Amino acid sequence: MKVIVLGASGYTGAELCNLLSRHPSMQLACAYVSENSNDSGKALSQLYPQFPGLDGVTLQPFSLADVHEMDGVSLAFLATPHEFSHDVAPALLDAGIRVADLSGAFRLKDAATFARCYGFNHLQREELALAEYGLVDFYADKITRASLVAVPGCYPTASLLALKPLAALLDTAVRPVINAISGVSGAGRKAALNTSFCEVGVQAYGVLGHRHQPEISAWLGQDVLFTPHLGTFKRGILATISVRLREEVNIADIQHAYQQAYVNSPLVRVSHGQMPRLDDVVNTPRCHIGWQFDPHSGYLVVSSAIDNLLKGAAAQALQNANLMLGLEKDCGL
Ligand SMILES: NC(=O)C1=CN([C@@H]2O[C@H](COP(=O)(O)OP(=O)(O)OC[C@H]3O[C@@H](n4cnc5c(N)ncnc54)[C@H](OP(=O)(O)O)[C@@H]3O)[C@@H](O)[C@H]2O)C=CC1
Ligand SMILES: CC(=O)N[C@@H](CCC(=O)OP(=O)(O)O)C(=O)O
Repeated sequence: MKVIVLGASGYTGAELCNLLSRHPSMQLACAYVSENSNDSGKALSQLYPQFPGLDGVTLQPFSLADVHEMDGVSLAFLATPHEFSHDVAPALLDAGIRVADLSGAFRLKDAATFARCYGFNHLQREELALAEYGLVDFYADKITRASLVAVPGCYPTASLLALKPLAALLDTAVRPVINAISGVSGAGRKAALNTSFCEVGVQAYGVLGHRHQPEISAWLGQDVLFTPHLGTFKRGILATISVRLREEVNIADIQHAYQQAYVNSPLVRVSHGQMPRLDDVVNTPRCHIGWQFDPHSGYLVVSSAIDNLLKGAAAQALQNANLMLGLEKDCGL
């Protein structure tokens, strides 16, 4: 099956092209950058020599007119800025091409919250309404039938995988408190002062205002407090979360909830007691979760580790595409 990647020169786009280069049933038909990109015409392996599978992939400039000449393309991955995904998704859908969007353009159903978080008005209300949220370990059935999938953000992926199994056990009077740290690749490839080598220091940012707070709250069904931190490492996200559980909940209930949630998710590993380490998941599509519970106070601390560029972006996008194209969720991973 032929697929295309837009934003192929970026961190998540290149990871996707690398995964596609060894996928048994998908073929990368074209790797695009923006129309006036400095990288247009370059070999992708020149930008990412670490990926041997990218030899022979040349970056092409994308223009909207190309959409009507994409014969036989089944699906497009958008590893592009939010505003670009918002603008281009309808044209791809009109041409009969299914879309897995890695940006935040279609993740929030509430347009007012979207405008506040993303700084522009959502004009594609129809597509926003039909988009499915691509948290594959929870919404596989809906994703299988979807034409447009909003792949979750990296922090929401780590946080929701830890929290969603506990949703029915939470003491809803106490907001879950999420503290998470991310590698600098979370900010993308484009140079910026705050992510340059000499400027980066471990620090909280986006306090009480990060766009992932409403995303996590919406898809958990419970308001959360979310504080991201920038780390002095390249990739990986560790989210450590404190929650209070209802009075009657015991350890067996928690074990059962996690077992039930991930019975069909071999790439998600849950441990009672062993807290996850970033090093064990970086460069893998896996999520490692560890938790401990204090029955006297009712508080539970759960920690979740992923690679932000893989389970937090490219690998989860591929899992979505697998489901959309009728393949096994973890095919090619
Ligand atoms: N980095 C991460 O950990 C995660 C990122 N995401 C989301 O995935 C998307 C991609 O992120 P990431 O790979 O980090 O970003 P990068 O900045 O690394 O790459 C962005 C890509 O989009 C292209 N691009 C930029 N502007 C435009 C435009 N106007 N039109 C078309 N293409 C454009 C860039 O190439 P060029 O400018 O040369 O055209 C590049 O290929 C973003 O929406 C991001 O929010 C989601 C989860 C995790
Ligand atoms: C370290 C860093 O800057 N991380 C990014 C999150 C990356 C990501 O998943 O975000 P979206 O897909 O929602 O853009 C940030 O905080 O904006």
